[in-house]
Amino acid sequence: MSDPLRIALAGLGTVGTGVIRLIETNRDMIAARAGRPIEIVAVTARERSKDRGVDLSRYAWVDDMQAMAARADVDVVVELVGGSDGPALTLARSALDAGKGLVTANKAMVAHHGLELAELAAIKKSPFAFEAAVAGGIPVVKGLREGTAANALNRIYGILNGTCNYVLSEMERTGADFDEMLQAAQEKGYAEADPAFDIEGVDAAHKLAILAAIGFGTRIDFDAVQTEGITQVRASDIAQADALGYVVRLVGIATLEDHGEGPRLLQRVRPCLVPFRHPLAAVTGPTNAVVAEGDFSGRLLFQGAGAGDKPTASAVVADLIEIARGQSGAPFSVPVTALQSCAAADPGDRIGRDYLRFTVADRPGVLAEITAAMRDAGVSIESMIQRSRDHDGGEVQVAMVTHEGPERCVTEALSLLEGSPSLTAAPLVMPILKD
Ligand SMILES: NC(=O)C1=CN([C@@H]2O[C@H](COP(=O)(O)OP(=O)(O)OC[C@H]3O[C@@H](n4cnc5c(N)ncnc54)[C@H](O)[C@@H]3O)[C@@H](O)[C@H]2O)C=CC1
Ligand SMILES: N[C@@H](CC=O)C(=O)O
Ligand code: NA
Repeated sequence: MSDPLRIALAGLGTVGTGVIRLIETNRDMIAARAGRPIEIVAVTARERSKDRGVDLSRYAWVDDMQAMAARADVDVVVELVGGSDGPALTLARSALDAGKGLVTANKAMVAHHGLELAELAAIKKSPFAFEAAVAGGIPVVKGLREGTAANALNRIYGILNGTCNYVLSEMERTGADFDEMLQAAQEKGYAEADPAFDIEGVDAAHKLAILAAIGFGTRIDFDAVQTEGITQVRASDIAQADALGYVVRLVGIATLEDHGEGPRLLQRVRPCLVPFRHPLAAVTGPTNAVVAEGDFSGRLLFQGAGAGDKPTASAVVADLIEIARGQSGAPFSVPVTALQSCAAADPGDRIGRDYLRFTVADRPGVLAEITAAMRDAGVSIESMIQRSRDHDGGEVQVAMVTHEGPERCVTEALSLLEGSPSLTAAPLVMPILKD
């Protein structure tokens, strides 16, 4: 058997310890499939003495994380520290600079600096891989880069954050409140170090920006992702959605359209109403699912565990096996220098249906005021629910679903209502996912 692929592991948290367990558990099988052993040479984390339930005695402990990149006995640095900048980015740059391969699960870093790192990797002819960064254990980076390579894709969308999906689907299943479910997701190791990245939609936006680049061959443009999280979603929205035939899911959607002015890219992460019959409605817990629509492949659904130690380690080690085989190609579907810049689409052009929830003062004339704003903005209402059991302290909740129309009309209706004393809280708008 050939020489081992020698790796240095930075970060020994949920994913890092998962990688150690996987490499130790499936050692012989991995070596057989990779054509050579994969050996951990050196490890680093913040605290050396912490009990992680894994035996680190066989590996060199490195106090200075940045020193890993300079080690002559290392072929690939595996960055599992996290954070878009800071020590993770410094390590990634210096590893590639030193001619090492780089494997990372760090979607924040790839979304912000993936192009720079890919350019450096190309110059150095070093492998750079990040399967674990998008949808954890689901091989969707590989799936889009290779499996759909012959297709023009025009829409990629899905459930990209395990924490939010766990919170929403558990609220739906148990009726428990948001904070309780978020804490459970944190305890299970799904959440980011700062869970605000999860619940505010930023983590899903990182992943969407990466997927769009791979699927469409466009430059990663994280700043163009319009992002809204799930913090405004109430248990009563979930109940109302259910009564109307929908579940609530945080969905990232990227579309590439050309209406004669050149291609326009729309990237959005928002809580959406998903019809019961749609495959994404059945996706619960920390599961992720990505739908890609190809002109020849048709609709493809990639589904599986999007977070957690084992599935994420599975994706990290898959990248290492590919590198050990010498098969790790460009990280995108085209060389990084061939990725196209693409202008952002106007979200107002979106034609669709929306769920709108208003929290209003319980007094005569309020409903008329809302429906007048809808009428004046050209929004047609399909159905409406006023929840009397939410009647509380002189407030009532009104939910409506619109007929299909341009999104700019809904935006206009909300701007007509802005500042109205009848509204006691900011309205919530959730698009209804199209089949
Ligand atoms: N937890 C999950 O399910 C998934 C996580 N990821 C990504 O994987 C990466 C790691 O995530 P987790 O393992 O969950 O994080 P974690 O917080 O459990 O572990 C981070 C590790 O990095 C170490 N570390 C942090 N700052 C350091 C520093 N300055 N110097 C040395 N060591 C430092 C910590 O000591 C810890 O061992 C992140 O980029 C995350 O976004 C990706 C997919 C799924
Ligand atoms: N915090 C992330 C972890 C995986 O990427 C999530 O909840 O999906
Ligand atoms: Na993946």
